[in-house]
Order: sequence, then C-alpha cells, then structure tokens
Amino acid sequence: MARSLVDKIWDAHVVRSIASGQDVVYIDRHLIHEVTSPQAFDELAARNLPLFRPNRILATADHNVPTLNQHLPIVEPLSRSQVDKLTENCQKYGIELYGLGHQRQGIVHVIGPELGLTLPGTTIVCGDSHTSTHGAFGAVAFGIGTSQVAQVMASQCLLLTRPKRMRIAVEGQLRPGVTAKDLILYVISQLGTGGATGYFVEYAGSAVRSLSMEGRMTVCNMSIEMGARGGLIAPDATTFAYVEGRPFAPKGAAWEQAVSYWETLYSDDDAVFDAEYVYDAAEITPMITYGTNPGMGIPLTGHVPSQVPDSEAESFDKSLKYMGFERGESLLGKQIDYVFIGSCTNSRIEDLRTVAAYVQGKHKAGHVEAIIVPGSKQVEQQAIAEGIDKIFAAAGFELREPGCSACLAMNEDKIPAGAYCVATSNRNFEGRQGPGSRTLLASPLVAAITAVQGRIVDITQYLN
Ligand SMILES: CC(C)[C@H](C(=O)O)[C@@H](O)C(=O)O
Ligand code: SF4
Repeated sequence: MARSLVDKIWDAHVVRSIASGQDVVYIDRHLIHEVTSPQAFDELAARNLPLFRPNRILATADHNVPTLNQHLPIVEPLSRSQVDKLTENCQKYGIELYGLGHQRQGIVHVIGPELGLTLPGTTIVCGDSHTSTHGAFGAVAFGIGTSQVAQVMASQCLLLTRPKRMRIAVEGQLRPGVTAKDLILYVISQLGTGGATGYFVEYAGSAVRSLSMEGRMTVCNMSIEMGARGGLIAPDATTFAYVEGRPFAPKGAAWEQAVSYWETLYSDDDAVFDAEYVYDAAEITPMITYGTNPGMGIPLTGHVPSQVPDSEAESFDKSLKYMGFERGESLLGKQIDYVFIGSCTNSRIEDLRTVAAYVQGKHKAGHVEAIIVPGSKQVEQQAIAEGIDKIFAAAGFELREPGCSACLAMNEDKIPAGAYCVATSNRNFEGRQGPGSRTLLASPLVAAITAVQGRIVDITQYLN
C-alpha cells in the first residue's frame, strides 16, 4: 500500500501496537537540555529507575546560559542552578553533556544536525517544542512533555497516537530577497497558528527542494507555530551531502548502506494525505510579523489587516495595542531599537554569512543595538575562521557566545519594555524577549537590512 514519508518512518519504529490503536514507538535519539530535564530525572530517582540506553541521550546547556563571559561562573542564581543540575544529573547517569565551555555546546536543535546526530529515517525527541527542526533531514522529530522525557529515559519508547498527515507544497522559484524564513512565515500567515494542529506536516515542492539544509531546518523549526506535531522533508542529495563526514554520521560501508535505505524515504506517488495545500513561491515576498503570534505575518510592504472576524477582534486589538500598531497601517518607516540574530530558527553559519555579506562595508544605524548570537560553539568558531566576526565588529554588530539568548530571555539578554526588536527567532509572544518587549519576526536578511537602515524598509530596494 502506498505510504507517506512519516508513515514509513513510523512503521519502522513500532515496537508494538496496542488494542486502543496507539503504538509503542522506539526512539532513536533523545536530546535534553537544562529546562525540561530536571523533573524527569527526579521522577526516575523517585521510582528508582535506571536509564535504558544512556548512550542514546545527549545533553547540552542552552536556554539559561549567558552569552557573555561563558568562561566565568553563571551570575544569575536560577540559571546557574539549572545548568548545575543538568551537569550533576548527567554525571550521575553517565550521559554525554556538551555543557558550557565545551567545543560542541550550543542550542540543542543546532548541534544535533551539525554533529550528524540527526539522521534521516530516525525518531528524535526532546523536551522542547522546536524539536521539529530535525525533521528537515527526513526524521520523525517532535517535542515531548517532561513526563514523556522520563518515559524515554526509562524505556527508550513512547506510547503514541499516529499523527494525521498534511502536505504543504511550495512550487516554483523564490524571488530575490525571499528566504526560507519568509516561506514559513508566509505559510503560517495563511494557515494560522492552529492550522496544522494534530498533523505531521511534510513540506514538498520545488521551492522547498531547492532550499539548503539550513533553510529546510528554518522551515521545519516553525512547524510547531502552526500547531503541527512536527514537520519533515524527504531526504535527498542535499541532505546526504550535508550529513556525510559529520562526527556521528555513519562511515564507510555503513554510510553506503544508510544512504541506500534513506533513498527509499519519500512519500509514494499515490500516498494519501489528510490535508494538502499548494502555494506558489512567486507569491511570497519578504515577510514581517506585526502582532503577538507567529501567524500575524504580512509582507514587509503590506498593511496590518483592517478587518478581522468579530470573534477575533478583541484579541487582535489587544495584540496591536501591545505592539503599538494600528489596524490598516503600513510598518514601513517604523523605527526599530534592537535587532536580534539568533535562535534555533536562524543562527546557523549560513544565516551569519547572509548577514555578513550584507553588512560588509556598511554600519548599523546609531540608535540600533544589533546582537548576533551563534547557535553553537562550532558556528561561532566557523564565523571566526571565516573572518565574519571582523565584518560584524566593523559594522557595529556584537557577536556573542552561543545559546538561546534573547529568543526567550531566560538569561540576561532581555529587550527592554516598549522597545521594538526585529528578531530572527520563531515566537513573538507578549514578553517573550523580556517583559513588555515587542518582537517582529523576520529573516536574517531583513534583520540585517533593518539594523543598517534603523527602520523597517522594503528590503527589495536595498539588496546588494
Ligand atoms: C523551554 C522550552 C520548554 C521551550 C519550548 O519547548 O519550546 C523553549 O525552547 C521555547 O522556545 O519556548
Ligand atoms: S532558541 Fe528559542 S525556540 Fe529555540 S530552543 Fe531555544 S528558546 Fe526554544
């Protein structure tokens, strides 16, 4: 029978199906960080349970880490205790930890792929909603709750209901200045934040296929922002070229064998999807959000909607009030205070290169604070090796040390109340970047141009 990609991977991991219709699914890879693991470890300890396969777990410290002076002890007490707890638990249970100061430390969804831990055809979980990022490799990857983190630790399995399948195809060629981030912000603006609830989304079509792995990760990363359980893209030559030679990738004969299996991972021609959408790449323009959820996105040259359904009017106006915007207005010309380039959506080396290529020989506007937080130690080192750090410094952009940083401001990197920040991250919720902060989500290219201009502009007029 014709099967979709998610079903092929799912079927290969079902240990047992139970009478209720749910499946016990084997998990290949479990990533953990300091925020959602402590309660799971406590549960194991309380029940005196050992880890089933400690070598399938990998830990990193990312959410609470400072992005300045990482060689010094963490100053903020809560952050310090979270990171210390992770270190203690990893020692106690024999889990590999890429903690602060480690050459492989970084945002969990950045280091998995760059180390070759994220492989096609695998099941990957983490107590973190943006685990969907790893789906870019053709993996079934999804965020789990803390009690599930404990279940995977104890059994390497989860009891799950098979997700519904959705396919979103974007066909054609993206226009100049339009990136993977614009593509996914556009899709979410069309479907809304609940548009994919209960589904696993497969992204397809020639525009998706032509994206780099970094771009595909950006797209899959934001699947959760439209309610999807996960997102994935069939692996292809682009995927294999990215994975080959990475530290944890299979080598030699094992590599050949792996690739021949991975080549079977695509949705069969007559596979049935529970929902399907097709978009035209040429319709997509550089995007920005104006509101307080990622579905509130418009073209940079567009207008804040003037009409919304009555049932949404109250929350819509509340959101606009928070942002200081009016119905029907254009955002062009609005002054911006901060630019944050980072997060598991857009902090990979390709993102930094895009920014560097634009800002080389230019300087940020005087009133703007521009911060670049690499997704990992390796991205940081690569940026230094390529001399990108010097381009940033000359342009007045501050290159920090890796972590989640101002994506959710669990460390000191907070945007002040009332200030506007164009951010390359994935969430623009009220207070997300600090109490009262106002976030406008955009691509790294839009962020770079905004930092230089100091206000929101039609970037197509400013492309190099
Ligand atoms: C802290 C963590 C549980 C959370 C998530 O699950 O997504 C965070 O990473 C976020 O982006 O809001
Ligand atoms: S970078 Fe942001 S979205 Fe990604 S895991 Fe960290 S806090 Fe969550």
